[in-house]
Amino acid sequence: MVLRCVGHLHQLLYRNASRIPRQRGKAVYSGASEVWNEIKKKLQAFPGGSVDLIKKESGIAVLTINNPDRMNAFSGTMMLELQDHVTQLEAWTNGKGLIVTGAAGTFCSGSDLNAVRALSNSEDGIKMCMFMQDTLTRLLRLPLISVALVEGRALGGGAEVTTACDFRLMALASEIQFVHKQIGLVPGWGGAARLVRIVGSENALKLLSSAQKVNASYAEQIGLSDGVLSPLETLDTTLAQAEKWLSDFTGGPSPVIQAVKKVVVSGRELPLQDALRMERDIFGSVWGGPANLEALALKFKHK
Ligand SMILES: CC[C@@H](C(=O)O)C(=O)SCCNC(=O)CCNC(=O)[C@H](O)C(C)(C)COP(=O)(O)OP(=O)(O)OC[C@H]1O[C@@H](n2cnc3c(N)ncnc32)[C@H](O)[C@@H]1OP(=O)(O)O
Repeated sequence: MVLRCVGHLHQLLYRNASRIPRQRGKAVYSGASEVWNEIKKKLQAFPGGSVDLIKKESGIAVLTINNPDRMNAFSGTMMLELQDHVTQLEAWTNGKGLIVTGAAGTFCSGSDLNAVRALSNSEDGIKMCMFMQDTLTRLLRLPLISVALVEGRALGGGAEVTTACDFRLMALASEIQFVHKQIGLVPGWGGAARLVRIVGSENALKLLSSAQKVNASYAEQIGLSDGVLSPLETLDTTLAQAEKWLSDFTGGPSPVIQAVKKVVVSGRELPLQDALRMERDIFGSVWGGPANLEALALKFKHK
């Protein structure tokens, strides 16, 4: 029964789905809008917390998962806010980078368990799962170089959110933990598929089957984390350190940085011929552009 339900719902939601991300990195899931509206109505019934977005002149945005009374667990309305912010960021032409963080010194403890208990029938659970899977897929495909700034704990769906960023930076005492098995679940927000691509299937299997706490040094060892932040070493806050780390990759005009991310997304997600075609199209969007012509005029030397 459940599998038939999943299949039917999946078919409904994605029947015309184009697997090829559009240039703006947005999954094209046409059709089934009435199903999406139904899911949104259900999530609306679970209020609490917020997801806050600040877009800076520098082209760096900061997205904060903000529900500290619940260890930044995602309420239903927070899931809706996350999707709205992702839609906004897909259209941010001046954007270059994104930092995803949690409020009050911790990252996120997954779904709000009060909502989980209320959505415990299979169809509602699948609908919430598909909503977050689609939102996090679009988050990872944003034409922005993204980094999850992990402080405190990132558990369950919170651990899955970290995998929906290009990179992860972890504070010294922070932990990422895929706790799903301990509550009789597996990842449902796309975290397993992305984890395999980040750390390989063997390490992914170990993390999911053991539900072990992954500290900053082990995460760096297996490639889950790209650096450890310690505010003790500098006067900078962890956010300032993350912005400084990200600045190594976001120097230059936003159209060029966005093109860089798009060609990598295509290379990662598309079959070779489609990726080559997409790369050609993206190359064409920057060839002869202001940044290209200016560099040629300056006779730029790569010292
Ligand atoms: C696809 C995955 C997705 C899903 O299936 O929908 C999920 O993510 S399922 C949820 C997975 N997450 C968890 O199971 C985490 C549960 N929480 C904990 O293990 C602990 O709270 C903690 C995160 C390890 C922190 O422990 P501690 O430091 O001891 O603090 P408290 O436990 O007292 O938490 C403070 C406060 O926050 C509430 N809280 C914490 N996590 C959640 C949550 N996920 N949903 C709802 N509420 C949460 C906790 O109940 C406390 O509130 P009060 O009880 O009112 O004091």
